[in-house]
Amino acid sequence: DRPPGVQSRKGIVAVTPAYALVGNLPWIVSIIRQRTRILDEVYRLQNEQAPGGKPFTLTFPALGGRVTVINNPAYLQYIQKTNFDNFPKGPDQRRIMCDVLGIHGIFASDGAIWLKQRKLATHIFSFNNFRTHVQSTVVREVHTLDALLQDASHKQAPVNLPDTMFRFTLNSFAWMAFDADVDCLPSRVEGLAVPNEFASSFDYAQMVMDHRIFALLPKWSEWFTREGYHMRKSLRTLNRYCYRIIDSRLARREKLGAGNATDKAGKDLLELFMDRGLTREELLPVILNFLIAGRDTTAQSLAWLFFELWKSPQYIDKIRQSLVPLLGAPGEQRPMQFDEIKELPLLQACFYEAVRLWPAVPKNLKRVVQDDIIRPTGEHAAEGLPDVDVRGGETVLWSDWCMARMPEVWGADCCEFRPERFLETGSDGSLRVAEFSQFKFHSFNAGPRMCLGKTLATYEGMAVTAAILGRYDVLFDDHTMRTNPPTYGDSLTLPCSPYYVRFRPIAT
Ligand code: HEM
Repeated sequence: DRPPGVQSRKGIVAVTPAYALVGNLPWIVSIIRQRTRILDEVYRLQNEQAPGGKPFTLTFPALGGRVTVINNPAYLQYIQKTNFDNFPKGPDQRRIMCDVLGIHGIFASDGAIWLKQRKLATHIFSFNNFRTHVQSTVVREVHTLDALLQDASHKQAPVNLPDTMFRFTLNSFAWMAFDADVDCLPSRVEGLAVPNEFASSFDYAQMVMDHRIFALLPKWSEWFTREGYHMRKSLRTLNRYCYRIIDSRLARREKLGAGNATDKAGKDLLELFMDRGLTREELLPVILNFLIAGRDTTAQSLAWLFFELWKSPQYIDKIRQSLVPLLGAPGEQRPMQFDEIKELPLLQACFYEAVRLWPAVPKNLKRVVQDDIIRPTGEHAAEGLPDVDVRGGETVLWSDWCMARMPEVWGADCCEFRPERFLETGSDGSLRVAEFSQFKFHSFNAGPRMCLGKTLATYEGMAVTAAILGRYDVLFDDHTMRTNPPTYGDSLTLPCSPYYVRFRPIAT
């Protein structure tokens, strides 16, 4: 029952219904019209049409398109390690991201351009930089957060938790990477009412980029749509904001000399890129690429973690108990230091379990350069998984969000928040965090393009959680959480919808 024009490939499920020439195009039309979220749809197709973690394809013959979904660590190992060069980001991703993140930014670029940026950026994550910039910034921002929560608890004011996490990570990352004060984490609760124009513009731009993945109309049609109008407005705000950061640094460099433009001991990210002679215009996408990496991912993970902790409050008590020997009595705890990551395995396991279930990059795609056979590779190559035949010019897609919910990958309890899966007992009887292969715990990506900020995110996420749980009771509005639970929005990343909590200092 294969419609004309849809080529069948051995072992790969072709999604139905598909029609002559247009293939699965009606599927796209229906998800756009019904506003169904792509992740939900991919998950539904995986379960209903390709159970057992099998690969499946969506075809669009008249458009020359074919997207093969490979939700399996064994396939990811092949495309991200074994034959990495044959699966670049490709022109489609650049088309989707170019006006926001630039075609030469680290997220959209490939080959030599990408490698040059990757090498340069790796410096910022070197150990010395961690000690000097990251820890001091996180500790200082944790103090501001504490002042804010004290004020909120004193005034019994509800606080939008996802928004506060965004403010924390944006403020911290701008300090760490650009030595810039973006002034969006207030120490008084009234400050939260001031909308953050940069954040809302950035969120809008990400939503539009996400819509472009399956857009039916060409990109130029955005000149005539409402969404396109708002996108251009958002871009102007983003550019203005970033140029302020760039121009103020350029002025300082001119006045004080290149080596003395910041008070920091080492060079920060902006300084490293400026030293390479990048122009003002070339620096713009650098800032936006790193802000998306440094702000959204960690903030979203924290918002999802607290949502999971609301559902499983037993872990709040356990985390608190584990903090006491290291950070002090409840209510009087000091901020966590970078070196202490390993000493708080339960807290790290809870953070990773939230990152597993709610991966900040929930879906991703790559372009196939030359015809290839994706062979199940490595420790996850289960019996019965077919080879996947792909042709040059096609697309492969996977979703870490779906994989987190697939028993073939994480076992029967895959959908549960169960931090214990990240814990093991060492030979000396101590608890430690279990290591999974990059391809299975894939939320931080894998292979040569693995996330550069994993350790930074882990420290920041743990330090914020410790600062909150060590000093405050978090009072969720159970009724609202049950009747209108937080959910994710359409975006390149996985934003959590707003939910409000109150804080009460732990009695000492
Ligand atoms: C829980 C937090 C985080 C998660 C889940 C996460 C996840 C990811 C993922 C999935 C990618 C691959 C994206 C792609 O290729 O399309 C990535 C890349 C990257 N991440 Fe993260 N990330 C996190 C935090 C951070 C932080 C705090 C930074 C700091 C700047 C960072 C920096 C980067 C960079 C620079 C890349 C690009 C790597 C490359 O293409 O070579 N990430 N991250």
